[in-house]
Amino acid sequence: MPMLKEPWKKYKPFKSGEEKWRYFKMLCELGYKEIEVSFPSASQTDYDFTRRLIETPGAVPDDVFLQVLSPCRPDLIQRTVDSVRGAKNAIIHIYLATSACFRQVVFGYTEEQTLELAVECTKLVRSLTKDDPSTSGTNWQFEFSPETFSDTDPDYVVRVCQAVKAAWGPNGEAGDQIILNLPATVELATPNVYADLVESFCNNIGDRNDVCISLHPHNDRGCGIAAAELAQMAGADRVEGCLFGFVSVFILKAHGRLLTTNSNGERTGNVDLVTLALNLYTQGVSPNIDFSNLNAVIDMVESCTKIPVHQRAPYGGSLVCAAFSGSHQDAIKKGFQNRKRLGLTSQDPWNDPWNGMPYLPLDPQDIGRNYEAIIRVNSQSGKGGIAFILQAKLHLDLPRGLQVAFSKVVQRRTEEVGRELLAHEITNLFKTTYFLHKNPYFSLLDYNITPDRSASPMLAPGQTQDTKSLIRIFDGVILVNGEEVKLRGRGNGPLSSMVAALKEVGVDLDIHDYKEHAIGEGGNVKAASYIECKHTHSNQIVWGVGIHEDVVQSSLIALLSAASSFVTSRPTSPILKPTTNTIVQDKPKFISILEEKANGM
Ligand SMILES: CC(=O)SCCNC(=O)CCNC(=O)[C@H](O)C(C)(C)COP(=O)(O)OP(=O)(O)OC[C@H]1O[C@@H](n2cnc3c(N)ncnc32)[C@H](O)[C@@H]1OP(=O)(O)O
Ligand SMILES: CC(C)C(=O)C(=O)O
Repeated sequence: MPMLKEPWKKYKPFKSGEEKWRYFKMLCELGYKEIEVSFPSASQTDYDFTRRLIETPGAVPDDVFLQVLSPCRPDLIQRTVDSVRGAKNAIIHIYLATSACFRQVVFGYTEEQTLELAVECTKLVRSLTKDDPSTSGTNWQFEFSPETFSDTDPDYVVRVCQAVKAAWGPNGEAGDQIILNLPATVELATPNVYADLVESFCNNIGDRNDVCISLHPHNDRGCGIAAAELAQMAGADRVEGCLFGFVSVFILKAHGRLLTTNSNGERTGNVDLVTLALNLYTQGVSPNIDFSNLNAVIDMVESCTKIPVHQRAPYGGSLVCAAFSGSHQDAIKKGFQNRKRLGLTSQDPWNDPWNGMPYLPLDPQDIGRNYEAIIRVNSQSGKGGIAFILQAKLHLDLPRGLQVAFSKVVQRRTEEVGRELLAHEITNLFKTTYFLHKNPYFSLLDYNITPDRSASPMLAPGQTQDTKSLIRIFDGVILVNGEEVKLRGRGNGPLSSMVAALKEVGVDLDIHDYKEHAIGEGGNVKAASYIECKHTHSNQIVWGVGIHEDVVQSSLIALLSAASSFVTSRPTSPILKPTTNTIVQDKPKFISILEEKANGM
């Protein structure tokens, strides 16, 4: 992506209520239960959006809380509460900075003045909500944020929150604890320091069961996730954050309660809820949030914010499920092959979510990613990754020697083109290299394999009637460089008789290795054959590949593919001189052409 000259010009809040509407719906579908939808006192648009949610039947699921945010200013609190009148579930969230810096620099308040303002505003919220019988149809919750918590004297912040808690009064029905939200408004220190402050707060706030302790980490030092995770271990119950750290503020409670604001632009953003949730997932803990189609979430986030999710963003980045380096690809390929065999897989994903898979922290399919995208091939790649692609795309299980040989072909091509080769380019290169599309040198037109009855088969020492070698005759018509040529050879099987026939046109190969396997099953099954040959005189090794419904034909095609590989690897060698006992009557044109080539004409 080209660097933007003035990137901030691209970064916009939600363009329209429609985008925010769609976004809200997506959050509900993902499973978030507390969604901070607006700062209603800031603009008519935010206010109207909140009203629309409440007034549209069915827009807000019954178990979702709409959270709205306000500073500790009575006029703004009044408007904020008005915006959620009639909601089934609502959280009024007010905030006030408590640090010495903010008290002195921004507000000019003493410690006591700040505490009194927080208490006064809490009482105002209470009088407008749970103490007002006309609003009894709403299930009210209250949240207070001592903004700049992590820069505030720990004893003082506990004192403010205890006073706020007392002002809010006793909890109502079970579960409606007061939410005390502890923002690292700016991330100022290492994450363990934030976690220590949270732990100390949990230990000192009192009546711990009546309080929901919430985290609100930012990411100024790049430690938002670590801060959130350590602080949860230190005792917190709930986390506020955003998808990919930007867009909106969401709140994730331990059992999947969440929330969002419309804010799009706090420096490095809030803690990333995608990473947080999927970090839990990879530990075998369900976050109760459904990221099984993460790409759709990314599309929505990017289209609403115009901020691209970075290619290396944890879990969501486009390169995260991709491996370019050879040793990684090899290990991943072996993981796919061996996990099952070694009994490392489990029917119960929560017992054993993704055991025995090197390098991949989770199954890419769990977040809607494709296995085929995992292995990407450039000049850093080795045989394992290439074999993985051929297996995935063409269902070919290449023998190790062929993997090595073909990886050299791919390596040369990646260096020539100076970039990654895409999967379809690799499969095409394979088909061209081994003449699977078309074989211009040797192509089998017709053949017959018959037993040689000219003499009784002799039993060699150690052979039985069952294991004795029967002599076979290959009679075939092969299109050689465009010319039809009749060839005949004798051997103890179809392949060796064709090897003998090829000698008649100067192709002098010995079969070194042979492997075949089925592709597919049922009526559509095909045979894939792989042949490694050694040239009798030069000792050069070549590979051939054949695919055909008929297993014998597949092996013969593989042999012709190997013969052709030999021709293309040594185009100037006079390899195709007919011998005296050839069955071919006329010297075919292809021989003349190759001879001319060999003679440098
Ligand atoms: C911590 C966070 O990031 S929360 C998200 C913050 N988001 C936003 O601020 C976006 C929405 N905000 C707005 O639209 C506006 O700032 C409004 C509507 C809240 C206020 O607008 P204005 O009245 O014009 O005030 P303005 O924005 O210029 O300045 C903020 C004022 O609120 C005061 N203030 C700031 N935070 C708080 C707070 N938590 N509680 C009480 N007063 C506060 C400031 O001291 C300042 O007061 P002053 O006018 O007496 O100097
Ligand atoms: C309002 C509070 C929670 C906030 O956004 C912050 O401190 O970052």
